[in-house]
Amino acid sequence: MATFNKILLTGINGQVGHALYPKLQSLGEVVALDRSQLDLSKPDHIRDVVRQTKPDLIINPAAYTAVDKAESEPELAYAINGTAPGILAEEAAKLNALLVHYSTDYVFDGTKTTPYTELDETNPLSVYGASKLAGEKAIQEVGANHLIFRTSWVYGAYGKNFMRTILRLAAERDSLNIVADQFGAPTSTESIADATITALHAWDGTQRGVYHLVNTGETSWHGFALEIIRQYGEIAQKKNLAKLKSTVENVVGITTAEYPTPAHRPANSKMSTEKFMSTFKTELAPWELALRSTVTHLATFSVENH
Ligand SMILES: NC(=O)C1=CN([C@@H]2O[C@H](COP(=O)(O)OP(=O)(O)OC[C@H]3O[C@@H](n4cnc5c(N)ncnc54)[C@H](OP(=O)(O)O)[C@@H]3O)[C@@H](O)[C@H]2O)C=CC1
Ligand SMILES: Cc1cn([C@H]2C[C@H](O)[C@@H](COP(=O)(O)OP(=O)(O)O[C@H]3O[C@@H](C)C(=O)[C@@H](O)[C@H]3O)O2)c(=O)[nH]c1=O
Ligand SMILES: [Mg+2]
Repeated sequence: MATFNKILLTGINGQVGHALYPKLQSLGEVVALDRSQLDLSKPDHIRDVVRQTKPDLIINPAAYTAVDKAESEPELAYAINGTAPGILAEEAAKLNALLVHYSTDYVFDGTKTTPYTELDETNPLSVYGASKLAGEKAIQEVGANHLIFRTSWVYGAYGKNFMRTILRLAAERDSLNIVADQFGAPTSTESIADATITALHAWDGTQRGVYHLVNTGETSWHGFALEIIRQYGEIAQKKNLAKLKSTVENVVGITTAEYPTPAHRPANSKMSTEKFMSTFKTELAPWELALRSTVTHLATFSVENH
């Protein structure tokens, strides 16, 4: 079982960073930094911070994640998602540290009909996807010890995400229109954080590489929205919480063409988790189950705070 002395965690205020922080305490001393303490758009600053901290494990969930905005801000997206991971890898190599990095289903073009494996060809459709792919390649070129976890459709009780957007919109509006022809796997921040900890416990220096780390099963964004509203409705009824204005009957499935956005998104971003599960001898939960525990947490939390 691997042990670590000092863990440098980036993006502490992001969804995944926030979920990782408490769970990492069991592995070693955690130095958790936000954007003001470690700005990934500044290469020299990254080098200084890593050299001062001297970690033997670097975990990098920080990223430029505004998919549509990236289309008009490609330089910044590439600096944070493409260049910074390579610099972290160079510094990790000098310290003989392990770098854990996160990437995305948007590295694929979505033309495959079955789940993508780690051996499938990438072909990003968006600046965000291309910048994340550049980050993967930069890390691989350096040759430091690394684990790159490609995940998808990330949501949690904390932060900015599709689940929270849907719950907000469903509380405000009588009906919602949601894209029903893009398929993938919603993945909870808790599942990502737990799976990361499991992989780190199992790390023995031989498992370097790219892994698909998502909750199992698949749905469309429309299917995801329906399940969010259905599950929240159930819990809200039990706990006497305010009802949503939009119920499952008035969540309408639409096509991608009917919801124009600056960035193109893959029609299929299902990813096979076989490599992750067999390498790290663990299971990943079905997405509906992971959603259930997140929605339950959210409902409990909102009861405690009102
Ligand atoms: N969200 C999703 O649906 C998916 C995410 N991923 C990947 O998973 C990882 C985690 O994503 P997630 O937690 O959702 O992302 P979030 O957008 O929730 O968090 C990203 C964090 O990165 C920080 N950040 C942005 N720019 C900089 C910078 N210049 N320097 C330092 N920090 C910066 C943000 O800081 P601040 O809080 O100050 O804005 C934020 O805290 C990322 O690599 C992402 O690409 C993969 C698939 C799906
Ligand atoms: C809010 C809303 C979204 N949509 C659609 C737009 C889009 O196709 C889909 C999801 O919307 P989002 O804005 O959450 O999508 P997006 O920001 O593209 O989500 C992506 O984020 C990056 C960081 C990733 O890495 C991906 O895995 C993925 O999670 O739902 C609707 O159809 N109706 C709506 O009311
Ligand atoms: Mg988004």
